[in-house]
Amino acid sequence: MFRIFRYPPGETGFGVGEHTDYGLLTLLAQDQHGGLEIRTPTGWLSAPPIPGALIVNIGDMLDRLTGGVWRSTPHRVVNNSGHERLSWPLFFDPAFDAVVEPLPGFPPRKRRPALGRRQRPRPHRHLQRLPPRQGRQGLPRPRRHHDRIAPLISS
Ligand SMILES: O=C(O)CCC(=O)C(=O)O
Ligand SMILES: [Fe+2]
Repeated sequence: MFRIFRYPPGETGFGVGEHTDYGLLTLLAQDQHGGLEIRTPTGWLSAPPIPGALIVNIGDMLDRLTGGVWRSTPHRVVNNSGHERLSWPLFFDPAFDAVVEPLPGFPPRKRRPALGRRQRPRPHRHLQRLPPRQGRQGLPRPRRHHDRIAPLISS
């Protein structure tokens, strides 16, 4: 699945909150404004744009295929550049009904602890149902990862 994301300028907070990608691999191109951050065992690391380079994110399914030897990378985006930011992720995901088990030669179970501070599994945001425009009793709906960025195309 290929998507284009637009992060408006002047946003406070995270354009995309901390998450891991669901699939096998994500190839990510980002424009010159930066904002992508990667969680490492020693803290958040910024992944500034390098002209001509793509970011490769390991997703949860590759983590699982390798028994946790290759870890899915927690990451987030904060666009405090003052400019509109564009990014172009290409997600390589298995079919939703694919059975994904560790490959021969890899540990049968995922090793713990995880890099991130996820304590319980969450459905991937692409699989979560979109919330209603307005919350119950007219309360504003809670902010979600991709609320404030507009997918320009998605195929
Ligand atoms: O916009 C970005 O740089 C990253 C987006 C992202 O992490 C995602 O869509 O999974
Ligand atoms: Fe991501």
